[in-house]
Amino acid sequence: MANIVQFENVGLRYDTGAEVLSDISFTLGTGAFYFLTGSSGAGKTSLLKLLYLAQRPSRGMIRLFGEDAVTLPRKRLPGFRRRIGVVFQDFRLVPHLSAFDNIALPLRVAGVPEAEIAEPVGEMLAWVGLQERTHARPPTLSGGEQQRVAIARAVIGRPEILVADEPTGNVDPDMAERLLHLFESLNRLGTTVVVATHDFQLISRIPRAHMMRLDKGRLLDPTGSLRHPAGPGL
Ligand SMILES: Nc1ncnc2c1ncn2[C@@H]1O[C@H](COP(=O)(O)OP(=O)(O)OP(=O)(O)O)[C@@H](O)[C@H]1O
Repeated sequence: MANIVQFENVGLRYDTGAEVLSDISFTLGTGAFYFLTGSSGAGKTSLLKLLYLAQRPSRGMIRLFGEDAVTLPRKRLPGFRRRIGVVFQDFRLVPHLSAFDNIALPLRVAGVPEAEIAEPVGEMLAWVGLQERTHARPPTLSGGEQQRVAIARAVIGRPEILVADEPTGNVDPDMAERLLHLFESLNRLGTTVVVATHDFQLISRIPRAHMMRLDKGRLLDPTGSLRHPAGPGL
């Protein structure tokens, strides 16, 4: 299995503060499924930001899709980012666009003809159980509904990598399982999936997933080796 992501001795500091990530080295295999865990403040969101190119590291090497992502010219960033679907912790939906139009955004940005948009967006709305809310704008949706729109938007373009930061934090256990199933389906189609979560119930649902664990800005399991059964030792 080729590696789609490689981090080597990566460090990150914000402005002049202390490093929030140190000596981060790992590889992600193309088409594999990863969970990223760690207590609050351990650096999960920061690591994901490096992964989806919202942040450059202060030191170290990052390769994405076989290319050096640290020295990537600015004009190539949008092309790289389109290959990565992101579910942000705070959703980041466009407030004046309907649920439909938020989900359609990645397709429109990629230049998919308008005639080919309604069907996949409709299917995705059905998948996340939001057909009734097709025309609703984000401020009128509940937290869980917004989260589902954010997930649908992240996966609709069949990204090569899907990065999700606490993607089931606002939904009930049934919906969490359904969304995880969506990630799994996408993963089975070849997308490399990275999910940051505190939810060990969710983790136990995907036995073939690899575990990555952060503690105070350091990766405890740099190999991302297959995890042991769910339990305190995770
Ligand atoms: N933009 C920023 N500027 C300065 N410090 C930041 C910034 N973002 C995060 N930090 C700091 O970096 C550290 C790691 O934060 P991060 O959000 O990556 O952790 P996390 O594991 O995702 O936490 P949580 O589970 O609470 O979301 C924290 O000490 C945080 O205060």
